[in-house]
Amino acid sequence: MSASDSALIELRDVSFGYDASRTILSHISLNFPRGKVTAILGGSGCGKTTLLRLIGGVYAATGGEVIFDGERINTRDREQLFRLRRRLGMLYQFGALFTDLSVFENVAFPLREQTQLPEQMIRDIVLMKLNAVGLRGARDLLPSEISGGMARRVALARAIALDPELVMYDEPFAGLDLISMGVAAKLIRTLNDSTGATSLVVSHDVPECMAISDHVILMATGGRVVAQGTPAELMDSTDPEVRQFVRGEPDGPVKFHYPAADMDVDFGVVA
Ligand SMILES: Nc1ncnc2c1ncn2[C@@H]1O[C@H](COP(=O)(O)OP(=O)(O)OP(=O)(O)O)[C@@H](O)[C@H]1O
Repeated sequence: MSASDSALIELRDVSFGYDASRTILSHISLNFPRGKVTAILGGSGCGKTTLLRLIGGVYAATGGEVIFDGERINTRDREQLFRLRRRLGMLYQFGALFTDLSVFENVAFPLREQTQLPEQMIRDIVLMKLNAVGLRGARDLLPSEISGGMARRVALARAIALDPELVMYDEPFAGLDLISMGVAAKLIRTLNDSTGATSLVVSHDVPECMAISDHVILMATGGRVVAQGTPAELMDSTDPEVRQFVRGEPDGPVKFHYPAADMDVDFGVVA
């Protein structure tokens, strides 16, 4: 297998807990293919963001290995972390722009922080990235002067400012209206294809992820991988847990009712 066919990120039997009393991820093995868009879907709290943190080297796996382009991530190796993070772009939940910096300066920020490029080149790169997200004309506005959907696109331009090989998106559609959601989704796909980057999208928005992903991983509470495959494979799955999630059915293996005493006990109905 050539390097270009192999996975950019590999998780080998990874387990993790923020403290010893509770396991968040349990023996997960996954591959994230190079140059593809992979969506990690799953309900709130199942450990999706945690997974991104392990890949970014923010936390160390308590068991197993996280491999980035053939290199095992060692969170104690600061030189390695610095080097790997240069190859990684991150779009955080809700974008998180610097409110006192213009759109232009927000995108320029990583370039100023992490490179020694001359001002003219920074300007060209920023305008190119803003153009890619359709906001070259909004360069002088402040975050308070643009819509939520536009802010998300600025954050996207910032995430790709350094031409990362891996872009991780944490809930890129949260809080957006349907049109902005569609725009953001299409942009993730277009940017992935035009830059040749590998993209990981963490979300619970099923239709958007199905529309733009090559590969979908479905996680459940307890950090378990329920299923993975192409969007079509997951949509056609007959597994009740997968069906419930991808079709948004209110009841199924994941119960609507929290476990409770029988109705007649609580309501005092005597047979
Ligand atoms: N820094 C932390 N310290 C301790 N526990 C944490 C920390 N971050 C997250 N958790 C817990 O870990 C579990 C998984 O959280 P995580 O944010 O990874 O889930 P998620 O699937 O991304 O959820 P959401 O979709 O709601 O963002 C949750 O129970 C959460 O409370």
